[in-house]
Amino acid sequence: MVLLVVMGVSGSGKSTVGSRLAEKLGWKFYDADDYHPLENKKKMEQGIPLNDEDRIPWLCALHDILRREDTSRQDTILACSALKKMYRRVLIGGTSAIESNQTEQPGDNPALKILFVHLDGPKDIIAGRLKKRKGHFMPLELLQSQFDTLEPPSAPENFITVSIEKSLPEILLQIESAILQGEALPE
Ligand SMILES: Nc1ncnc2c1ncn2[C@@H]1O[C@H](COP(=O)(O)OP(=O)(O)O)[C@@H](O)[C@H]1O
Ligand SMILES: O=C(O)[C@H](O)[C@@H](O)[C@H](O)[C@H](O)COP(=O)(O)O
Repeated sequence: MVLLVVMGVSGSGKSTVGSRLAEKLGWKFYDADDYHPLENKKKMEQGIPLNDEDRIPWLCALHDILRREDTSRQDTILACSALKKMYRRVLIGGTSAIESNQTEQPGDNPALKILFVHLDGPKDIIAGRLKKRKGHFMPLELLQSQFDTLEPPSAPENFITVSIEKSLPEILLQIESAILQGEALPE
Protein backbone atom coordinates (compact mmCIF):
# COMPACT_ATOMS: atom_id res chain seq x y z
CA MET A 1 0.00 0.00 0.00
CA VAL A 2 1.41 3.36 -1.03
CA LEU A 3 0.80 6.93 0.11
CA LEU A 4 2.36 9.35 -2.32
CA VAL A 5 2.48 13.15 -2.04
CA VAL A 6 3.34 15.06 -5.22
CA MET A 7 4.85 18.31 -3.98
CA GLY A 8 6.38 21.50 -5.33
CA VAL A 9 5.75 25.16 -5.93
CA SER A 10 2.64 26.48 -7.63
CA GLY A 11 2.67 25.52 -11.32
CA SER A 12 5.25 22.74 -10.96
CA GLY A 13 2.67 20.23 -12.23
CA LYS A 14 1.40 18.62 -9.00
CA SER A 15 -2.26 18.42 -10.00
CA THR A 16 -1.51 17.26 -13.54
CA VAL A 17 1.08 14.64 -12.57
CA GLY A 18 -0.85 13.44 -9.49
CA SER A 19 -4.19 13.04 -11.26
CA ARG A 20 -2.69 11.38 -14.36
CA LEU A 21 -0.70 8.91 -12.27
CA ALA A 22 -3.72 8.07 -10.11
CA GLU A 23 -5.78 7.48 -13.24
CA LYS A 24 -3.06 5.28 -14.76
CA LEU A 25 -2.62 3.18 -11.61
CA GLY A 26 -6.29 3.16 -10.54
CA TRP A 27 -5.39 4.82 -7.23
CA LYS A 28 -7.35 7.40 -5.26
CA PHE A 29 -6.44 11.06 -5.88
CA TYR A 30 -6.85 14.18 -3.74
CA ASP A 31 -5.88 17.74 -4.67
CA ALA A 32 -4.93 19.79 -1.61
CA ASP A 33 -6.16 22.95 -3.36
CA ASP A 34 -9.72 21.62 -2.91
CA TYR A 35 -9.26 21.66 0.89
CA HIS A 36 -8.05 25.25 1.40
CA PRO A 37 -10.52 27.24 3.50
CA LEU A 38 -12.12 30.15 1.65
CA GLU A 39 -9.96 32.66 3.58
CA ASN A 40 -6.78 31.01 2.27
CA LYS A 41 -8.02 31.12 -1.31
CA LYS A 42 -9.07 34.77 -0.93
CA LYS A 43 -5.64 35.64 0.46
CA MET A 44 -3.85 33.97 -2.43
CA GLU A 45 -6.21 35.59 -4.96
CA GLN A 46 -5.21 38.96 -3.50
CA GLY A 47 -1.54 38.09 -4.04
CA ILE A 48 -0.83 37.58 -0.30
CA PRO A 49 1.30 34.50 0.47
CA LEU A 50 -0.02 32.07 3.07
CA ASN A 51 1.86 31.75 6.38
CA ASP A 52 2.30 28.85 8.83
CA GLU A 53 -0.88 29.79 10.70
CA ASP A 54 -2.89 29.58 7.46
CA ARG A 55 -1.32 26.33 6.35
CA ILE A 56 -1.08 24.18 9.50
CA PRO A 57 -4.85 23.48 10.00
CA TRP A 58 -5.12 22.73 6.26
CA LEU A 59 -2.19 20.30 6.48
CA CYS A 60 -3.71 18.65 9.57
CA ALA A 61 -6.95 18.06 7.66
CA LEU A 62 -4.93 16.53 4.80
CA HIS A 63 -3.09 14.31 7.29
CA ASP A 64 -6.47 13.06 8.55
CA ILE A 65 -7.45 12.13 4.98
CA LEU A 66 -4.19 10.24 4.44
CA ARG A 67 -4.59 8.52 7.81
CA ARG A 68 -8.08 7.35 6.84
CA GLU A 69 -6.86 5.96 3.52
CA ASP A 70 -3.91 4.28 5.24
CA THR A 71 -6.27 2.59 7.68
CA SER A 72 -8.33 1.22 4.80
CA ARG A 73 -5.11 0.19 2.94
CA GLN A 74 -6.04 2.37 -0.04
CA ASP A 75 -3.23 3.39 -2.41
CA THR A 76 -3.50 7.17 -2.53
CA ILE A 77 -1.92 10.16 -4.26
CA LEU A 78 -2.17 13.69 -2.84
CA ALA A 79 -1.10 16.77 -4.80
CA CYS A 80 0.07 19.27 -2.18
CA SER A 81 2.65 22.08 -2.19
CA ALA A 82 4.20 20.80 1.13
CA LEU A 83 6.87 23.45 0.73
CA LYS A 84 8.57 23.28 4.14
CA LYS A 85 10.04 20.32 5.96
CA MET A 86 7.72 21.12 8.88
CA TYR A 87 4.67 20.93 6.58
CA ARG A 88 5.76 17.49 5.42
CA ARG A 89 6.14 16.45 9.05
CA VAL A 90 2.54 17.49 9.68
CA LEU A 91 1.35 15.43 6.69
CA ILE A 92 3.23 12.45 8.16
CA GLY A 93 2.36 12.85 11.84
CA GLY A 94 -0.58 15.26 12.17
CA THR A 95 -0.80 17.59 15.18
CA SER A 96 1.57 15.48 17.26
CA ALA A 97 4.34 16.37 14.78
CA ILE A 98 3.91 20.01 15.80
CA GLU A 99 3.70 19.33 19.52
CA SER A 100 6.64 16.95 19.76
CA ASN A 101 8.69 18.17 16.78
CA GLN A 102 8.93 14.47 15.89
CA THR A 103 7.35 12.26 13.26
CA GLU A 104 7.86 8.97 15.06
CA GLN A 105 5.16 8.38 17.63
CA PRO A 106 4.61 5.25 19.64
CA GLY A 107 1.23 3.56 20.18
CA ASP A 108 -1.78 3.45 17.89
CA ASN A 109 -0.97 6.61 15.98
CA PRO A 110 2.25 5.74 14.17
CA ALA A 111 3.77 8.12 11.63
CA LEU A 112 2.44 7.54 8.12
CA LYS A 113 4.88 6.18 5.54
CA ILE A 114 4.71 8.69 2.73
CA LEU A 115 6.83 8.95 -0.41
CA PHE A 116 7.26 12.61 -1.38
CA VAL A 117 7.74 13.25 -5.10
CA HIS A 118 9.31 16.66 -5.52
CA LEU A 119 8.59 18.24 -8.90
CA ASP A 120 11.62 20.44 -9.33
CA GLY A 121 12.45 22.95 -12.02
CA PRO A 122 13.55 26.46 -12.92
CA LYS A 123 11.36 29.45 -12.15
CA ASP A 124 11.26 30.71 -15.73
CA ILE A 125 9.77 27.45 -17.06
CA ILE A 126 7.17 27.34 -14.27
CA ALA A 127 6.31 31.04 -14.77
CA GLY A 128 5.78 30.32 -18.48
CA ARG A 129 3.37 27.50 -17.68
CA LEU A 130 1.48 29.60 -15.10
CA LYS A 131 1.03 32.41 -17.62
CA LYS A 132 -0.71 29.97 -19.96
CA ARG A 133 -2.85 28.34 -17.23
CA LYS A 134 -6.39 29.75 -17.17
CA GLY A 135 -9.15 29.89 -14.55
CA HIS A 136 -6.99 29.36 -11.45
CA PHE A 137 -6.98 31.40 -8.25
CA MET A 138 -3.19 31.45 -7.84
CA PRO A 139 -1.62 34.62 -9.29
CA LEU A 140 1.81 34.56 -10.96
CA GLU A 141 3.25 37.13 -8.53
CA LEU A 142 3.12 34.58 -5.70
CA LEU A 143 5.61 32.32 -7.47
CA GLN A 144 8.70 34.04 -6.00
CA SER A 145 7.33 33.62 -2.45
CA GLN A 146 6.71 29.93 -3.19
CA PHE A 147 10.38 29.54 -4.16
CA ASP A 148 11.46 31.56 -1.09
CA THR A 149 9.42 29.28 1.19
CA LEU A 150 10.48 26.02 -0.47
CA GLU A 151 12.76 23.78 1.57
CA PRO A 152 13.58 20.99 -0.90
CA PRO A 153 13.35 17.57 0.73
CA SER A 154 16.63 16.10 1.91
CA ALA A 155 17.83 12.97 3.76
CA PRO A 156 16.53 11.34 5.91
CA GLU A 157 13.19 12.32 4.36
CA ASN A 158 11.65 9.67 2.08
CA PHE A 159 11.58 11.39 -1.31
CA ILE A 160 12.50 11.40 -4.96
CA THR A 161 13.14 14.44 -7.11
CA VAL A 162 11.72 14.61 -10.62
CA SER A 163 12.62 17.22 -13.22
CA ILE A 164 9.62 19.11 -14.57
CA GLU A 165 11.53 19.59 -17.82
CA LYS A 166 10.70 15.99 -18.74
CA SER A 167 7.53 15.12 -20.62
CA LEU A 168 4.50 13.96 -18.63
CA PRO A 169 4.82 10.29 -19.73
CA GLU A 170 8.51 10.30 -18.70
CA ILE A 171 7.65 11.80 -15.32
CA LEU A 172 4.97 9.16 -14.71
CA LEU A 173 7.40 6.37 -15.65
CA GLN A 174 10.08 7.69 -13.29
CA ILE A 175 7.63 7.75 -10.39
CA GLU A 176 6.24 4.30 -11.22
CA SER A 177 9.74 2.89 -11.34
CA ALA A 178 10.57 4.41 -7.91
CA ILE A 179 7.41 2.82 -6.50
CA LEU A 180 8.33 -0.57 -7.99
CA GLN A 181 11.82 -0.33 -6.51
CA GLY A 182 10.25 0.02 -3.08
CA GLU A 183 11.12 3.67 -2.48
CA ALA A 184 7.66 4.09 -1.01
CA LEU A 185 8.33 1.55 1.71
CA PRO A 186 11.18 2.94 3.78
CA GLU A 187 11.39 0.24 6.44
N1 LIG B 1 5.74 17.97 -17.57
C1 LIG B 1 5.00 18.96 -18.08
N2 LIG B 1 5.27 19.42 -19.31
C2 LIG B 1 4.55 20.44 -19.83
N3 LIG B 1 3.54 21.08 -19.21
C3 LIG B 1 3.22 20.68 -17.96
C4 LIG B 1 3.92 19.59 -17.33
N4 LIG B 1 3.39 19.42 -16.10
C5 LIG B 1 2.41 20.34 -15.97
N5 LIG B 1 2.29 21.09 -17.09
C6 LIG B 1 1.36 22.22 -17.30
O1 LIG B 1 1.77 23.24 -16.38
C7 LIG B 1 0.64 23.92 -15.83
C8 LIG B 1 0.71 23.86 -14.30
O2 LIG B 1 0.46 22.53 -13.90
P1 LIG B 1 -0.44 22.19 -12.63
O3 LIG B 1 -0.64 20.73 -12.62
O4 LIG B 1 -1.65 23.06 -12.59
O5 LIG B 1 0.58 22.62 -11.46
P2 LIG B 1 0.34 22.76 -9.89
O6 LIG B 1 -0.76 21.83 -9.53
O7 LIG B 1 1.66 22.35 -9.30
O8 LIG B 1 0.07 24.20 -9.63
C9 LIG B 1 -0.60 23.25 -16.38
O9 LIG B 1 -1.13 24.04 -17.43
C10 LIG B 1 -0.09 21.91 -16.93
O10 LIG B 1 -0.82 21.47 -18.03
O1 LIG C 1 0.88 26.32 0.38
C1 LIG C 1 0.54 27.17 -0.44
O2 LIG C 1 1.00 28.32 -0.54
C2 LIG C 1 -0.49 26.79 -1.46
O3 LIG C 1 -0.95 25.51 -1.29
C3 LIG C 1 0.16 26.88 -2.79
O4 LIG C 1 1.44 26.34 -2.70
C4 LIG C 1 -0.59 26.12 -3.79
O5 LIG C 1 0.24 25.98 -4.87
C5 LIG C 1 -1.87 26.80 -4.04
O6 LIG C 1 -2.83 25.96 -3.54
C6 LIG C 1 -2.05 27.21 -5.44
O7 LIG C 1 -2.44 26.17 -6.25
P1 LIG C 1 -1.47 25.55 -7.34
O8 LIG C 1 -0.35 24.88 -6.58
O9 LIG C 1 -2.32 24.56 -8.07
O10 LIG C 1 -0.94 26.66 -8.16
